[in-house]
Amino acid sequence: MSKPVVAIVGRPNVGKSTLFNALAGGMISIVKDTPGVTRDRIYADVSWLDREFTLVDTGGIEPESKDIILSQMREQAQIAIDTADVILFLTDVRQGLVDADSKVADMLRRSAKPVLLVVNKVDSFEKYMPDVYEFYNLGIGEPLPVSSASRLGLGDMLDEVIKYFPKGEESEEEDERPRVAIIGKPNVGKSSIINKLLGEQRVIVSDIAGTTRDAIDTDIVYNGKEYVFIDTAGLRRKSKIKEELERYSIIRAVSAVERADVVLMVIDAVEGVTEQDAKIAGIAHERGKGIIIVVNKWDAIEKNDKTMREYENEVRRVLSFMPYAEIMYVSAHTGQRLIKLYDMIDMVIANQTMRVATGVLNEIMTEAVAMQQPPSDKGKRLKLYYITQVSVKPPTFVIFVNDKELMHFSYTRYLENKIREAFGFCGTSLKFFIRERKEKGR
Ligand SMILES: Nc1nc2c(ncn2[C@@H]2O[C@H](COP(=O)(O)OP(=O)(O)OP(=O)(O)O)[C@@H](O)[C@H]2O)c(=O)[nH]1
Ligand SMILES: Nc1nc2c(ncn2[C@@H]2O[C@H](COP(=O)(O)OP(=O)(O)OP(=O)(O)O)[C@@H](O)[C@H]2O)c(=O)[nH]1
Repeated sequence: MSKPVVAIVGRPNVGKSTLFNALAGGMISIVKDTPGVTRDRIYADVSWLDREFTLVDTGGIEPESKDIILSQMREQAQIAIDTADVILFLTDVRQGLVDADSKVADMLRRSAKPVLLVVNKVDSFEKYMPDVYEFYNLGIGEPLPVSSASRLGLGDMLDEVIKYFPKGEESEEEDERPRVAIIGKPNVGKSSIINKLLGEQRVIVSDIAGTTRDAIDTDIVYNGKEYVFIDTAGLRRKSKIKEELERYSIIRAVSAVERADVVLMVIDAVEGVTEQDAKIAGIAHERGKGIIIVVNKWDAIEKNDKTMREYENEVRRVLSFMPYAEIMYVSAHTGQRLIKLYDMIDMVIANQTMRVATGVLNEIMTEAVAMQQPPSDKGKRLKLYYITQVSVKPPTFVIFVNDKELMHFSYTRYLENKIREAFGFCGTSLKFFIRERKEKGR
């Protein structure tokens, strides 16, 4: 099920990072083999009561002048409007209301998105509440007082946030159409791919990075089957600041990935694969989505008989955390191999939702254990009792063992490889949970 996205918008220094950290706290998922993704804290998984959501911080750059602050806030707000399900508009009771707050509030009010007005740095309700009432003037509803630094009022705020989430049953679950997100750095050809698939120029394409407009979903029928493409190309802004553009492209990707079943991770063949590609791909990997690596602009590079192999090696090296993903070499310009994407998408979705019978899994495990002895420590050897698949999207397995501590990452990886040898599961990550059980499992 897709997770709602909650975005924090606010002027510099109102406490966005502090709020972000307070909410994300220990919940930030740390996936050690995914580079960069969790380091720069642009987004994090948060859960409150029984609801989970993805929190994004749209801000981060220190602007020099007032004009820049306002224009930058507008950009942030626009990003939030485009990508988030709920927007937290953060203000600062110590600084009080400023002009930029009102302008941004107007903009948020005109959007159809739910906005919560959060007033930060209310470290003492008694002392600051009178000042909080001033924020009613923004005309975007009741101000919610919080202190991010001392974690006051956050629970009440979160209660309000989750009220706006779709109820479990109302979500997109019933929509059977495959949802495909096209993600990647600016200018790699995301819109061009959609356009070519669509067979007509409906999205504006340009040579300048970040020129396509809002994210739009495009329905495409192929072979009598309907696919929904989630286009993340649209950075409205033409930012000159590289870091900012990268931040926004990551926020875009997060929001698109949440809504997708399968992700096309587009890489520019001319530029080659970079660390920024790894960061973006990591988002899809972390979230357990189906993934296809699409090397685009294949028409534009000079090739000999070794080129594809060299590319493959380089992609595998930089994206080493997702060896399960297939690589496709395409051209949005000539249309080369684009049609094959559909079969690949179908296959990846099938793999994401594949269930393996418990009996078969246990046969594989027994055989694997016989071939390679499980690790031991201080005279105690790991025993594996039982394995079963508990869910799909991504396929998730639980392994019951005598002692969790003995289950090395490398042994789990070994079992994963055995399962993949038997069933492929191409295009999807697999998740494993290790549980302890007292002797005599089966
Ligand atoms: N008293 C008080 N100070 C706070 C609170 N939350 C944040 N601050 C302080 O406000 C300052 C700015 O906090 P940040 O979280 O860096 O603000 P930001 O909005 O992320 O700032 P930018 O990165 O510039 O956009 C820091 O000195 C924080 O310690 C709070 O609840 N109470
Ligand atoms: N040679 C070649 N150029 C391509 C191909 N696909 C896209 N381009 C060019 O690459 C540039 C960027 O293409 P877009 O489709 O706008 O890229 P995007 O990823 O949507 O870009 P943003 O909107 O900035 O995120 C344009 O100049 C395209 O003409 C391709 O297959 N081959």
